[in-house]
Amino acid sequence: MSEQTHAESSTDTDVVLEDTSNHDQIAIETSGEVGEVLLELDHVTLRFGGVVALNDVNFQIRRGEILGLIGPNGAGKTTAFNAMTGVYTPTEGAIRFKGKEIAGIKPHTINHLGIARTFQNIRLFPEMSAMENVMVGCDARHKTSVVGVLFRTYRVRPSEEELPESGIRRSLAKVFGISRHTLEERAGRRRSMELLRFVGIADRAHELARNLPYGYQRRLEIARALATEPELICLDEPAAGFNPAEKEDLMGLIRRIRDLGHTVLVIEHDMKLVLGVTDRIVVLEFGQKIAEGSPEEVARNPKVIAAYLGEPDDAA
Ligand SMILES: Nc1ncnc2c1ncn2[C@@H]1O[C@H](COP(=O)(O)OP(=O)(O)OP(=O)(O)O)[C@@H](O)[C@H]1O
Repeated sequence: MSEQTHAESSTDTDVVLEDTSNHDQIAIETSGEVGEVLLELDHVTLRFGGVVALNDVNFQIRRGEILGLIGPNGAGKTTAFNAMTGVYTPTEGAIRFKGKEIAGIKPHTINHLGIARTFQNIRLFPEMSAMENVMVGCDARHKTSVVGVLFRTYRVRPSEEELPESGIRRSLAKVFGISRHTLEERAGRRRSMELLRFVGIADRAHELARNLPYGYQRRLEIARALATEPELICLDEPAAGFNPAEKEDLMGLIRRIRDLGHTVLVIEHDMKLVLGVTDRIVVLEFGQKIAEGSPEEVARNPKVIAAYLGEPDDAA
């Protein structure tokens, strides 16, 4: 879908981004130091038959940063995303996440290791509510097995806050414990609602995803990705189709996502947004890295300017 079509479909979105003051429930625990290498592409080449989509590409994503991946159409940005998230296996080279080789590993395993993504073309479960879409993400983190869910076999002693407020259920829970699945499900519900609030769409939590306005769907995708508690979240053109006010809100949201403890990688054509929100930028052209640096360095790099002069629509 073109940017124009997105824009038309988002005019009636009426999106309100709320900020919640207490993010304890959705902040993530990270194991490493801010600034250390989190993900690394090491001489990655990826060919599709005769097309070299990535040609000997090297770059690193550091923990705690917002990294922009930019380049004209066909530069290889989405292919790089797909290689990092297990959709494609590089023809040559290595991709390491927290020092572990992940090239060729299945997408759901990579997600479990701590990388989540959103898609250029929104991919939600249209017949599920917004809340349920996010709960699917939370479920991916649960420990209970299918047998445990069916028979509620694994029971745990609940904390005071987890006990039902009063009555026989409270007494029974004290004696027999509560199934871990039940506790996980309740925690998942609370967390999902908090995430919907965080991205600013809690007012329509119980509506089917397919009935949500475009701007809400885009934010719902982000909430669902965050629900898997990723250390690295990759956003593929999150501002596509947004009007200037929505883009401004999105920049705030991206910063707040980083403040929760996530590292953020963003592919985006909107240069104002990329220059305004990122700490560093990597530029690809024809599958090769042509520049890397701070937004200021990249913006005055002659190779980058030349690449974008060839693509006036994207440089806007
Ligand atoms: N599955 C595929 N099979 C064959 N060629 C592909 C495939 N995916 C991507 N390509 C080619 O690889 C090159 C890089 O494409 P890619 O989609 O990664 O670029 P991009 O920078 O994300 O572009 P855009 O900004 O338009 O989304 C292009 O020449 C594209 O046609």
